[in-house]
Amino acid sequence: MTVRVGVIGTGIMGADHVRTLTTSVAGVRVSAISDLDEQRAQAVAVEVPGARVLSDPLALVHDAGVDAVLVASADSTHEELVLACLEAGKPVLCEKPLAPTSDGALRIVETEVRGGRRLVSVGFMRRYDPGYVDVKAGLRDKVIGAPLMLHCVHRNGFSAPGTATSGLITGSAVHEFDVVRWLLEEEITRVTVHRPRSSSLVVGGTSDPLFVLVETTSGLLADVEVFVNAQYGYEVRCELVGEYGTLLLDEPEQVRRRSSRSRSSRVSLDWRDRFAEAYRRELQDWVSGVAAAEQRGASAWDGYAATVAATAGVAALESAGPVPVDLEKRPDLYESR
Ligand SMILES: NC(=O)c1ccc[n+]([C@@H]2O[C@H](COP(=O)([O-])OP(=O)(O)OC[C@H]3O[C@@H](n4cnc5c(N)ncnc54)[C@H](O)[C@@H]3O)[C@@H](O)[C@H]2O)c1
Ligand SMILES: O[C@H]1[C@H](O)[C@@H](O)[C@H](O)[C@@H](O)[C@H]1O
Repeated sequence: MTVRVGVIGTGIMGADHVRTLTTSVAGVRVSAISDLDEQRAQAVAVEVPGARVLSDPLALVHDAGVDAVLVASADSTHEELVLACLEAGKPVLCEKPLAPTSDGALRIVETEVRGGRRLVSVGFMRRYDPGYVDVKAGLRDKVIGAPLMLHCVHRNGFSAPGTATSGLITGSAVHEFDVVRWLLEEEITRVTVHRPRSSSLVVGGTSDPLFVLVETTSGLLADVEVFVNAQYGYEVRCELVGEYGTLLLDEPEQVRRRSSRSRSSRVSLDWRDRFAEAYRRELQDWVSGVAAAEQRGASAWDGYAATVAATAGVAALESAGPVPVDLEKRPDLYESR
């Protein structure tokens, strides 16, 4: 079966996903493309034989030539588009965040539960990154014994113009919230955010970097540095500390150059560069899951839980102490991870 995918949003991420789907994923065809900026949609569509451009994203969702939908439009559009996919009974892979607010994400969960079938996947691609997968395997194999602490580093070279301080939590730290839940298989209970001295290179009153402390059900602690104007490049790292040792995820292995009495290696430009293989595996698994009528990857519940943690993180920006993360009871539909 060839899955016919409709893509909504062909900005940086959507265009990258279209390229990956058409060049590196089996069993799929991009059949329709929609973007508010029609020229942008056209520019992407000309590279994809047979892809139609539809100006109305909701028409794309209901189009008979679309079996499944990939949502890569602005965060504020995710809830409406995912709900439309559920209404149409079509599988959807929605880029993170599932919705900008906890209430919006919960509405998606409740609608999916009413339908009785898991159709929603959320683009937390780190679950497919070979490095993160190795860390999880190491933890499962008990090579470091019981986990105690997780140290995370999340750096972008530059943030998009106008990024507010809350954007560091909702746009960037939200990946770390998902990693904590997925890796440790525990829920997040509290989030605290500290604002270290801000970089003088950051304009407009945004606090950057942030230092985020995450607590989980069993008392594990994760610290997360989020620094989205680190200048030198894009870097994501983590180290899981256990009773007998640690699992350190650094930049992927690459050639280390020695010349002129110095050693050097390349730093990623951005997430597309660092996580290219994770996106490819995520998209392949999603497409294979659609063909097998199975939901794969992060679920709507995972998207909801990460959004609730991010909402607590945003509240924690204004509070001196930790902010609790209160989740609704997990519906039976999401019992298997
Ligand atoms: N998983 C990841 O690592 C990752 C990385 C980057 C971005 N993202 C997420 O992907 C999404 C897109 O991010 P981006 O960096 O490509 O942004 P972008 O601004 O480059 O692109 C967004 C596109 O969506 C279009 N759009 C906005 N509203 C629309 C609507 N109602 N219907 C159709 N098109 C609409 C815009 O015209 C634009 O072309 C965001 O939700 C972002 O958080 C995820
Ligand atoms: O939107 C991007 C994207 O989600 C990346 O994966 C993340 O590392 C960046 O910090 C964020 O700005």
